[in-house]
Amino acid sequence: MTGRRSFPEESAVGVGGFVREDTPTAEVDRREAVMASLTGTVRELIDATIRTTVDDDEVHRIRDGLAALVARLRTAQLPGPAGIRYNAELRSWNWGNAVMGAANAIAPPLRVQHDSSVCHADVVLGAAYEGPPGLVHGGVSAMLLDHIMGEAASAMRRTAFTGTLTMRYRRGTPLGPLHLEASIVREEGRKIFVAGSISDAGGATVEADGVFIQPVGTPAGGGR
Ligand SMILES: CCCCCCCCCCCCCCCC(=O)SCCNC(=O)CCNC(=O)[C@H](O)C(C)(C)COP(=O)(O)OP(=O)(O)OC[C@H]1O[C@@H](n2cnc3c(N)ncnc32)[C@H](O)[C@@H]1OP(=O)(O)O
Repeated sequence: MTGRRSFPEESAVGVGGFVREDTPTAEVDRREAVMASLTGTVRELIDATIRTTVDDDEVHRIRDGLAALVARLRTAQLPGPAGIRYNAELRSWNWGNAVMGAANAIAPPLRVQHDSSVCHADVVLGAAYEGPPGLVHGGVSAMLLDHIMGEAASAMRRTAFTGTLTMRYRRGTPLGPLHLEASIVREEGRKIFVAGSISDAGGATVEADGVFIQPVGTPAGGGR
C-alpha cells in the first residue's frame, strides 16, 4: 500500500495489527523494490510449476534446488505474518497482503487506482487463479473484490473491515486481462455500503455489494 499522510489514523493502530517502525521512506521504497523483484520470480515459479511437463527426475532435482533456496530465506525471518507497518511519515507497507503484498507471490498483484469516486484496477490472472477450466476461481473473484471494495470504503483515510460481502456471478470470468471497479454507494454511521464489479471485454462477469464497518474507536467519516 502506498502511504497517505493521514493513514492509518492513530485510533486504528492496534485494531488491525498496525506496527510502527522507524524505517525511512526511502529505505522502505528501496527494500520494497528488491522484494518485488524476488516476488515476481516466485510468481513465475508458481505458473511454471502448474504448467510444467518436465519428467519426474527433473521435477525431483528442481524440488531439491528449491528446498535449498527456502532454507536460505529461512535464515532470517519475521516471527509471524508481515502485518501492516508504517513510519513517522505515515508511509505504510503490508508486503504480505494476499491481494497486493509486494512480497507475496500469491497476490496477482492488484494495483488499485483511486479516482475521485471510483477505485479501479486492471489485472491479468493466469493459471494460478483457475477454478472451472479456463475460468477464475469464484473465491479468487471474491477475494479481489473484497480488497478493492475495502479500499473504496477506506478511501485510504480510515480503517474499514468487511462485514458482509454478497456476490453475483453472472457468467464465468475468463482467465486473462480483467478490470475491477468499486465505489461507495452510501454511508450510515460506521457502516459504508460499497458496490463492486469484475469485467472482461464483454462486460461485467461478477457484481458485488458489501457492507464495510469502521471498528469502534475509529472516527466515523474518517479523519483526513
Ligand atoms: C485486514 C484489513 C485491515 C484494514 C486496514 C485498512 C486498509 C485499507 C486498504 C486495504 C483494504 C483491505 C480490504 C480487505 C478488507 C478485509 O478483508 S477485512 C477482513 C475480513 N473482515 C473481518 O475480519 C471483520 C470481522 N468482524 C469484525 O471485526 C466486527 O464484526 C466488525 C465488522 C468490525 C463489526 O463489529 P462492531 O463494530 O462491534 O459492530 P457492531 O457494533 O455490532 O455493529 C455496528 C453496526 O454494523 C452492523 N454490522 C455488524 N456486523 C455486521 C456484518 N457482519 N455485516 C453487516 N452489518 C454488520 C450492525 O448491525 C450495526 O448496525 P447499526 O445497528 O449501527 O445500524
